[in-house]
Amino acid sequence: MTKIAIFGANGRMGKVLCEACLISNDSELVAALVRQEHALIGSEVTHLISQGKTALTYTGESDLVNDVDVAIDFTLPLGMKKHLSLAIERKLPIVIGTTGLTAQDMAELKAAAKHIPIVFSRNFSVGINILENLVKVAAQTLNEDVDIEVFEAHHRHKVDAPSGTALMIGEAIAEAKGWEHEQVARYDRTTEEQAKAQNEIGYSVLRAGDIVGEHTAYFATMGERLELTHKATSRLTFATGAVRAAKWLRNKPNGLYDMQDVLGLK
Ligand SMILES: NC(=O)C1=CN([C@@H]2O[C@H](COP(=O)(O)OP(=O)(O)OC[C@H]3O[C@@H](n4cnc5c(N)ncnc54)[C@H](OP(=O)(O)O)[C@@H]3O)[C@@H](O)[C@H]2O)C=CC1
Ligand SMILES: O=C(O)C1=N[C@H](C(=O)O)C[C@H](O)C1
Repeated sequence: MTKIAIFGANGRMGKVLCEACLISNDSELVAALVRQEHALIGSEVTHLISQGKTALTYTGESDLVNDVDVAIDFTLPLGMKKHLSLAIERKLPIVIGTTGLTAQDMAELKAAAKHIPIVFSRNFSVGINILENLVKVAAQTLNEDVDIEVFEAHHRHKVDAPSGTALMIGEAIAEAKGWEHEQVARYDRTTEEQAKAQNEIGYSVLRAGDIVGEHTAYFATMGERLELTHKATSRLTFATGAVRAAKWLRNKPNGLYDMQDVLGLK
């Protein structure tokens, strides 16, 4: 039985993560953590989630109980950094799904992994992790003159763009091509009048309604076009993946792992 604490338990993903812990047979939700002084502290977790039975109440994040095996964080970069420090203080393995991290945040994550085991992934669905490998094959196999673009669509509340997953896909393509991602990434076509360059990965973003998460990598050349698409239709897909990662991470040595390690896809 893996005892799990969820940071940001009142968020869109936080609620579904609590649900995923309750549904899973061999995990136990032992702490649903919210910001210190949050109005929800003391109220029952079942107020916010649709499945599972628990007598658990929300607690402040600094009151993290000792009897926890793994923590999970899907919050925002500032919250993630605070939660990472708490995890280091308590020598607690942590699964992180927060996106919108800067290069500096990533460097801090790598440094933290010297002290505790961490799984970080910008997408915990199995499908996207398979797609990450498929785009590498496409990038290596298609003709040199192929045009590459990444499109993503998400719900109206999402704050970071392009999504972490879109960047993960673009970075995988760049790696397969032997390109430096930041030199070939094109985020905005409105500021310069310029045709598409050969060594370029263009990103486009849509924000609308309740779209859970859709990603397409386009590989287009003269006479053919390959489109590799993934559509998530439920947040439970990500949450189930994160709980799977938490169970896998328990008792692992310190280090920075990703969902490809968890799934044995490397
Ligand atoms: N890797 C993956 O597979 C996936 C990653 N994500 C990522 O997860 C993250 C959360 O998404 P979502 O649930 O939709 O977002 P929400 O806005 O619904 O939830 C954010 C949560 O983070 C908490 N939070 C924000 N800032 C802080 C802080 N400084 N200290 C403590 N808590 C904080 C919020 O608490 P409060 O309400 O008090 O502000 C809230 O509980 C995003 O980065 C998203 O991209 C989402 C889906 C899948
Ligand atoms: O914010 C979201 O909702 C999602 N965020 C992740 C991302 O930025 O890629 C993963 C997923 O697509 C949903």
